[in-house]
Amino acid sequence: MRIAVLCSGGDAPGMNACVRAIVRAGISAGHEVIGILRGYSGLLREEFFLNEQGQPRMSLRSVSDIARRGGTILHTSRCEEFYTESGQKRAAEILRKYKIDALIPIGGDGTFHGAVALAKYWDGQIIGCPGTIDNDLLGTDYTIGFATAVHTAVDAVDKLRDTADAHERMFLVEVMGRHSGYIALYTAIAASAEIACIPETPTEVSEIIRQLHELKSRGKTSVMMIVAEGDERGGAAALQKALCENGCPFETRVLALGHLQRGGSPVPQDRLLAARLGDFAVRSILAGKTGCMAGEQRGELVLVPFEQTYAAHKPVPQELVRLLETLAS
Ligand SMILES: Nc1ncnc2c1ncn2[C@@H]1O[C@H](COP(=O)(O)OP(=O)(O)O)[C@@H](O)[C@H]1O
Ligand SMILES: O=P(O)(O)OC[C@H]1O[C@](O)(COP(=O)(O)O)[C@@H](O)[C@@H]1O
Repeated sequence: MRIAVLCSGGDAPGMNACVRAIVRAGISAGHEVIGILRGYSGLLREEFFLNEQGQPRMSLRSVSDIARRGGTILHTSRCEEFYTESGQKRAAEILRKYKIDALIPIGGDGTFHGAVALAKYWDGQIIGCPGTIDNDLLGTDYTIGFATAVHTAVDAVDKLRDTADAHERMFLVEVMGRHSGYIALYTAIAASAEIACIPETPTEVSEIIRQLHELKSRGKTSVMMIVAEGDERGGAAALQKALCENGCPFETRVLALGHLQRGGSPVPQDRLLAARLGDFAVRSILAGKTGCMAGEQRGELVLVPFEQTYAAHKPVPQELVRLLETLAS
C-alpha cells in the first residue's frame, strides 16, 4: 500500500513522534509512506517530503531523532481552499494521481472535518490521529500535545508565582484553548492557582471579586488566575480591566503565554501517546478501516468515527472544577 501522512491546523508537540511511528510502522509492514508537506495546502500544491535520495517518499532514516523535537518536520498549515468543494475534489484527484491508497491526517477537529469532506470525493482509507494542544476532541481522553502544553504553562505559572509573591500581586495568565478550558483547568490545579476562568463555567466579575476579598481576608498575599483564551468574558486583558473597574483588592499584572505553549520538546506522555496512536493508525488501515480517529480511552486504543469526535463540546471533568475550588482556599 501507499500510505500518506500530513499534519494540519495548529502544530502540537508530539506530531513528530506520531509521524515517526507512522513511517516506521508502515515501512516495517512492507508498505510505502509518503509525507505530504504543509497539510491540505501542500496536498493541493503537490508538495512532498523528499528522502535522502531525493525521492518523494519517506524512509526509516527520514524520521531519525525527531520524536524529541517540537513542531513538525512535515510543517503544517491552515488552508482556505480546502473548505471549498472544488478544493476537496482537486485534492481527491491528486491523491488518485499519486496512487495513494490511504491517508493519515494528524490534527484537530478542523482537520477531521476536512477528512470527512475529502471522503465524499475520494475512496481511499482515512484514519486520523488527534494532534492539538487543546484536548478538545471527543473519543480520546487526551490529544497529542496537550500534556506538553500544560507542562509549559505550569512551568511559566510557577515562575510568575515567585514574582507575584515578592510583590504581593495577582497575575492573570492567559493560556490557549480556542473554545476549551482543558489547558486552563489542568494548569490551574497543577500550578496551585486560585482561580480558573474557562468557557465551560460562568465567569462572573462580582463573584470573582467576592472570592478575592475572601482570599485576602484569609491571608493570601498573591493570587494566580488562569484564563482560557476562549473564556466568554474575553481574554485576560479584558478580565483585568473588568476586575479593576469593580474594586479588585490586588494589584494586577497580565501575561498571555500564547504560542509558547505550542513549542518545545514533547513530554514523555505525549511521545508515548503519539507513538501508540501512529502505529495504531497504520494497523487500522492495514485492517481495512476508514473514516475514524485513532484515540485512547482509559489506556485502550480505540477507533472513533470522525463525526463523533466533533459532534459536541468536550466537557471538562466536573470533579476537577470542584477540586480547584476546594484547594484554592
Ligand atoms: N468544515 C471543513 N471542511 C473542509 N475542510 C476543513 C473544514 N474545517 C477545517 N478544514 C481544513 O482543516 C484545516 C485545519 O483546521 P483548523 O480548524 O485550522 O485546525 P485543527 O485541525 O487544528 O482544528 C483548515 O485550515 C481547513 O483547510
Ligand atoms: O496558530 P494560530 O492561528 O495562532 O492559532 C491559535 C489557536 O491554535 C491553538 O493553539 C490550537 O488549536 P487547533 O489545534 O485546534 O488548531 C488554539 O489553542 C489557539 O486558539
